[in-house]
Amino acid sequence: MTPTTMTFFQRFEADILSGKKTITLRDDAEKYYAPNSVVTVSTFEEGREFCRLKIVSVEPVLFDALTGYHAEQENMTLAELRDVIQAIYPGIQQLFLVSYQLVDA
Ligand SMILES: CC(=O)Nc1ccn([C@@H]2O[C@H](CO)[C@@H](O)[C@H]2O)c(=O)n1
Repeated sequence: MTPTTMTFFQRFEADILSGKKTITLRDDAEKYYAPNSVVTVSTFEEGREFCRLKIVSVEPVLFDALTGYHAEQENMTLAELRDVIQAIYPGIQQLFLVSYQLVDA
């Protein structure tokens, strides 16, 4: 089954809603999002729904291949992005880049 929900850490909510953060990098547990599907998004901490996102694409990318362009789409520097990913997924190499668009309410 294609997943219909996604969680984000609460601290990223404002960047998602303002359109400053347009991708997320996940591990292989979350590679099954289907392009053109719409997912309901909630905070990881409290499960509070805060938007819907349309999945644009899901592409494999290696941690070592991350660039400043990926970081820009996360509204971070590349060093910040690498630190965030290592904190969430220690030692990870294979990531999946999920790009999305905010769906109007
Ligand atoms: C809550 C949960 O289940 N998992 C994740 C996993 C990742 N992320 C964010 O995606 C980008 C790259 O990993 C960064 O912006 C991360 O902070 C997130 O918010 N929540």
